[in-house]
Amino acid sequence: MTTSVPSTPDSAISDMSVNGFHDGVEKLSINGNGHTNGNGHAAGETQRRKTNRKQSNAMMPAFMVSAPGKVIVFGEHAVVHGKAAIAASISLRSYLLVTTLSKSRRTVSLRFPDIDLAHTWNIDELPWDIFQHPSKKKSYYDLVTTLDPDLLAALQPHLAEISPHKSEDLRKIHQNSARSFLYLFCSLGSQKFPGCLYTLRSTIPIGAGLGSSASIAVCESAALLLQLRTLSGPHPDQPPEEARLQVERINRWAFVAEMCMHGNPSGVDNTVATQGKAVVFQRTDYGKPPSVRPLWDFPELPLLLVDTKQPKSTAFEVAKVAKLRDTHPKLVGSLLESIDRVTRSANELIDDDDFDSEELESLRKVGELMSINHGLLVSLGVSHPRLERVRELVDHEGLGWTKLTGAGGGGCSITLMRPDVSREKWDRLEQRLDAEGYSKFETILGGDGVGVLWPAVLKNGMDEDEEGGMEIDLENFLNAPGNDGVEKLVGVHSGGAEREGWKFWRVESH
Ligand SMILES: Nc1ncnc2c1ncn2[C@@H]1O[C@H](COP(=O)(O)OP(=O)(O)OP(=O)(O)O)[C@@H](O)[C@H]1O
Ligand SMILES: C[C@@](O)(CCO)CC(=O)[O-]
Repeated sequence: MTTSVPSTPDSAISDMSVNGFHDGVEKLSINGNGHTNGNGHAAGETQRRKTNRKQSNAMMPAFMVSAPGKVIVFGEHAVVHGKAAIAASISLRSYLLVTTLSKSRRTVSLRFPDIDLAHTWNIDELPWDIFQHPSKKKSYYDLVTTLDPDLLAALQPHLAEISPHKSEDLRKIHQNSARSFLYLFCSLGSQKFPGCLYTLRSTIPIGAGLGSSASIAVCESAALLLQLRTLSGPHPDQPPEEARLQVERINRWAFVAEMCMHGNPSGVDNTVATQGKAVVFQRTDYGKPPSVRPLWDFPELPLLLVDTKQPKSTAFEVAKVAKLRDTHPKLVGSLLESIDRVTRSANELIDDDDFDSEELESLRKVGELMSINHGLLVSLGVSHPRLERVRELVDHEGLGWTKLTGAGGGGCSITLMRPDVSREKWDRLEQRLDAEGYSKFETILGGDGVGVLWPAVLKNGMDEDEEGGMEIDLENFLNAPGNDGVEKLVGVHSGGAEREGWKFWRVESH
């Protein structure tokens, strides 16, 4: 099964309206080699008869999108205030299964079991009149850099009805997730949108500083733009320029979802989750797109990622730094300036031809910059005793260099590991961390960004049909046991290699 996402040449969709399915575009369908066929329909039908798969909708098979989490290696918080940050994607990911319902079912549902959220809205009751008003209407290619208070207010009654019997804290989390989704759904969709079910599972710990919310924002944005047929690709022979444009659109709308979640995000998290790999990111003017410089040759740094299991809120930590800056503008301004210098020094160091990620002296220099960055974040008030404890344990044994990553206030730390430390010492650290309720992750930095599995069919080496593929069944997806179960069932990687079926926009030109 080699089917992939239908491609619509960019020129053909550039004047398409997002609000409502475009007649011509709705006829697109999929043929065997992943390309849209001119008359669309006939080849799609033939393909379906041949594979004899059950289709949830004549035009739209169930499909899946996935996006990674991230670590910020340098520059968190300062990046909110216009400074540079270096961030890299990690191998933990979110997976969103999109199932189109039969024509008679006019509902849109979220099933987010990781946070125990299940909610259904009637599509016809959503506030289309406000979202579709000419003064509010947005196109899929627009750059939206602020949220519209009228649109947020129009969503409020549809959020108020969510999870009435859950605790107040959990309801807030549910409402936050639902607000992000509905804002995108109502901005990009229309009353004509087909009934759909969005089922999400993520292997990224929530609220741990690893960009869980951004990865979901990217999945939602990509899913909706794909449903609108406004994305061409991903397909293997797509020119990098075209792929870049698609990725940019996904990222723009993911940023809108992040704004719903956080209030004042810099956009670094959603950018890495969309693009993958590693980037130097800077947003000096919030009215314009950020500057994003990919670091294609980002070194494989030996990092230990530790989760304090201390919940935190990014919105809260970001607001705390803003308040400190208002109170002490000069002092905090110079701390942010210093973080910027640390980030730029790290960038120069890593870019240098002499940098060797297997050599102690190179690692020491990066490590020292990480320690300085952490110290500055402590001064900004965003560390936490549980984070300081990790640093203390690592420093005491001389194991490496530690900093918090992401928003802080809990969440995760990263330690650049010295290569000359004995196994016994690492074992001792692991036992200590274990005993004190920390968990550690092993992750590879710099993997793929947003990916698509279209249709949701995979070769898993189990339960395969005569075509050698298996449709991802909703119940199997929901019931896959833990992170390992999700990875085994749908993961973009199987045994380290990229899994056949998943496709990624390739933006590199070299
Ligand atoms: N698996 C998930 N299912 C549903 N919603 C989720 C999931 N993961 C994250 N979220 C949403 O994202 C919110 C967490 O966002 P938050 O920014 O506080 O943490 P983070 O993105 O993990 O960390 P950081 O922004 O510091 O990298 C949750 O409260 C929830 O609304
Ligand atoms: C704390 C912060 O800099 C990183 C969160 O991962 C916030 C942001 O950039 O939006």
